[in-house]
Amino acid sequence: MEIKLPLHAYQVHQSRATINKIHTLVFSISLLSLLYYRFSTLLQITTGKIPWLLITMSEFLLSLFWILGQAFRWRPISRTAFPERLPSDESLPPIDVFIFTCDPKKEPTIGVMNTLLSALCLDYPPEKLFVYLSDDGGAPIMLYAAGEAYNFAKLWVPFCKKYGIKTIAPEAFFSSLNDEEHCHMSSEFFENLQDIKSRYKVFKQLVENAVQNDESCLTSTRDRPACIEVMRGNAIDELDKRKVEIPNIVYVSREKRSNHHHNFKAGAINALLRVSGIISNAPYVLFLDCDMYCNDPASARQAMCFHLDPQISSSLAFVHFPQSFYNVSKNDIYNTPLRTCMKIWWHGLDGLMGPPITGTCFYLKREALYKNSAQGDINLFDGERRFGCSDAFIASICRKHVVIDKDVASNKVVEEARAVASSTYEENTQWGKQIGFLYQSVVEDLLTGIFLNYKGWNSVFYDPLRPAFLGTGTTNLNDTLVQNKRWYSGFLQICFSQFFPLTYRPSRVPILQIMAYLYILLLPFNTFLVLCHSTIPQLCLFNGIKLYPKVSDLWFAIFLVIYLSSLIQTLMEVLITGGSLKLFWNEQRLAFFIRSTSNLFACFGYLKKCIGMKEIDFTLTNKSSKDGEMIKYQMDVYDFETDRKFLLILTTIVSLNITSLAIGIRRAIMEETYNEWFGQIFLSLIITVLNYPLIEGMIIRKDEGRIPTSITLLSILLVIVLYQARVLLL
Ligand SMILES: O=c1ccn([C@@H]2O[C@H](COP(=O)(O)OP(=O)(O)O[C@H]3O[C@H](CO)[C@@H](O)[C@H](O)[C@H]3O)[C@@H](O)[C@H]2O)c(=O)[nH]1
Ligand SMILES: [Mn+2]
Repeated sequence: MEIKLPLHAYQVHQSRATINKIHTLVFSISLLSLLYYRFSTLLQITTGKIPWLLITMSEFLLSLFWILGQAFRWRPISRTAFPERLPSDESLPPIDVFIFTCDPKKEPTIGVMNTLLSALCLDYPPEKLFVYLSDDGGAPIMLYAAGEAYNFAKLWVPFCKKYGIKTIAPEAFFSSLNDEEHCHMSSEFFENLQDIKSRYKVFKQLVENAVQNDESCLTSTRDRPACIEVMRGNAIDELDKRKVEIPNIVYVSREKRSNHHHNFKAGAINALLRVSGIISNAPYVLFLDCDMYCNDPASARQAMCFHLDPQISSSLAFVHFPQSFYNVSKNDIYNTPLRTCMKIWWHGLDGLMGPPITGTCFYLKREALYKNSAQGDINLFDGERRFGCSDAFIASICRKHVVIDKDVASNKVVEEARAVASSTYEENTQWGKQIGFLYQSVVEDLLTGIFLNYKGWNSVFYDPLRPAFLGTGTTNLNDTLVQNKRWYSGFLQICFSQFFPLTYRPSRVPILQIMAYLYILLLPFNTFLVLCHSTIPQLCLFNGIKLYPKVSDLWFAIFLVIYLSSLIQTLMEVLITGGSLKLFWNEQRLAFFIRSTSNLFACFGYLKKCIGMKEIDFTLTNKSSKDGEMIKYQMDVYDFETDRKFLLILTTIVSLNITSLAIGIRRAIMEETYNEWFGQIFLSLIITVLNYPLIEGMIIRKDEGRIPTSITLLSILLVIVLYQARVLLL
């Protein structure tokens, strides 16, 4: 009897989980006693009730976050896949690849083409791959460049396949040529290399010239019809004169009308689901943002190891790979929140129901977006009201065996595809409400991921040694803060939607999974906590109100245990996932920046939306950097050319803490009361030290990335106002 070897395996990080559980126990007891101390003292004191109440609330919130966060630490796992055990190529299912782009100004065309070219090189039967480029900006240059990329692909794909190249995005490949990966190659390889290198240069030049000559077309008109172009054909391997098949490319730009809401990326995804449903209808879809190229051709087969395992496949919605970045520096000062998410949280959720979607780098089972996992066939009752009025599309969703139509480029197919990409197609349907990606939040990915869990779907997180995808991380402070602000606005939209996990069918999902979702979704409220801790104890130092127990007091030990042990836990997590002490410190600082600005303005933004002043927007992240930006970033120097409202908040906090530190020390010396003021002085000290780069930006730096003097002066003025207002806290 033939024994079938498993396609994948997993390992629970048992020792880490056990340590975490013991820690949780000790920590919870300390937290309870701290809260007891706070509440019992609050009832006794006569002066300073307001600051005591604020700080108690804030510590209560902190404890809540801490407890919710333990869900990520309960059962962390790691996985391995064995693609060599997959069945033969004939029995592999087709895959559609979706690449999203929407603005050639912020998303350099050549970068988008690199993502496209890398996807064409995936190690998968080429006739089973269809690569779709969704261009939400409808820029003519993008279509032109895709055509040129297709021509170049006819050389590039055979070259990569022949020599087993792993870095399949040309730009990254040519800039990593000295790496060990290629040192054992034959002399023939190096000859061909010269040729392909010059061909790439020509291709790049063509695209860049076109971009330059075409400035006016970069932003095309707001109103435009849908445009769909199928590019297909075979390549002749010029080296061996062999016929080589390469995957098809389909360029899609959906219809846009200024009187219609287009629902940002989620709208683009849903249009593409329908278009691809009509053209190729592969059962699995790889999602890629234009700034995330494939860095390992193996990912498609790796993902299939999970999707094709009969034991888990019936409820498996997607296999997620981490978002890693090729351009982040060792001590990364800007992207650490994603690091924590990919290295800690998602491994933790993988041990529960699986992580939610984080926008890009995942292989999704198409039908998960149309039905519950336990449901057999997709329910076609009332099909038109749910899926819209295209018969061809409705037929596609219940087609079991996908036969890719030989004539996909025929007028009839393209005509039908154009119809489902129209801006009115979704009117009076369930698209964006129950079907496809959901529209209620600008973080469509998280919302849809949570929704899939509620429909009984699981997911898998696979973090192979060689990053399967690499993207562009933010390299300046403004982009980071704006990007985070969008995410937090999106979280608030989910909190106040019908999908809030506590109230939306809570019985369908395990409690630990719900706790993890709550932790993420409530993150914007962190702003209260951070703003409270960085202003109230400081103002109380001016006032002479004591908020923490004496050092000699037993209660002080409780504070110390809580503070130190949570700090050590975070530090350990950074260290065991390959980070350094410096990275840990930078991470603390960035968290401070984000919580006091991005979170705060996300809350304001949401309030504005509620009173009807302004809708929440999908502000696109920049994928190109200014001159000198990279150098500064690599040297860990902050770029304070940042939105002034962000800067003002940060500088005011630092100025306040420096002042309270000075006044506190003076008070302690004069009154000989170190013992009593230690807590508050220490807090001011730690905030000042953590934010030292801000002080440097205000006082020492002279370059253009410094903090403008006007902001510094304004922040000092604000501190004076706060100082005068301190009596309000008495
Ligand atoms: O109206 C839009 C807006 C965006 N995009 C595309 O969506 C992708 C993500 O946009 P980006 O500005 O790069 O967002 P990030 O800040 O990197 O986004 C993260 O968070 C988003 C949710 O807020 C997810 O959609 C992303 O996949 C995830 O990487 C890009 O390819 C865009 O071209 C569109 O197609 N149409
Ligand atoms: Mn991005």
